[in-house]
Amino acid sequence: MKKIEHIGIAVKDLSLANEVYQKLMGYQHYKTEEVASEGVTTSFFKCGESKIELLEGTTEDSAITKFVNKRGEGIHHIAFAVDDIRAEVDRLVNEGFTVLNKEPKRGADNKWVVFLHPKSSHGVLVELCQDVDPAMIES
Ligand SMILES: CC[C@H](C(=O)O)C(=O)SCCNC(=O)CCNC(=O)[C@H](O)C(C)(C)COP(=O)(O)OP(=O)(O)OC[C@H]1O[C@@H](n2cnc3c(N)ncnc32)[C@H](O)[C@@H]1OP(=O)(O)O
Ligand SMILES: [Co+2]
Repeated sequence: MKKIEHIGIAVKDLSLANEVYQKLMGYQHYKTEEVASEGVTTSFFKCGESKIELLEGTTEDSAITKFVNKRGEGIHHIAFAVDDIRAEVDRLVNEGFTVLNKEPKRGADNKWVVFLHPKSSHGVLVELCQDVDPAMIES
């Protein structure tokens, strides 16, 4: 794992949370982005080499909506940056971790992402992120 790529925080109201986190961080988020496939809208604050990712669920069956309804707002996941997400998936499967999506899927902020089941990591939902090759990003 190269670094903590971001900490995901589930919130009920993204614009309200953006205002509070702007006060907390002392600067504005640098982007908001909807990830329809996940039923979320995200906003990102830089923090050193990592980020804070705020997430609001946009659909009833979104993982974020379910999380907030069941557990309230709060830290939702830890994302790690990796160089080779497929190699990491193979390594973690061999180590006995439960991978929720072996095929990387597109996440926010130009990433390929994979999630591990929280039961594999003592109750913490882990996300792996690999940068999408800039040449592959639609202009
Ligand atoms: C990809 C876009 C963006 C990005 O960074 O680019 C994102 O980060 S999107 C983030 C939202 N998407 C996901 O989280 C996808 C992966 N998550 C899932 O597949 C589910 O949320 C899953 C499988 C973790 C849980 O779903 P399930 O339907 O099983 O919900 P339950 O409430 O029944 O949970 C089962 C069990 O897991 C515990 N749980 C659930 N969520 C979390 C969590 N975030 N952290 C820790 N533990 C979690 C839950 O409490 C249940 O435990 P139990 O002991 O049985 O009560
Ligand atoms: Co995330």
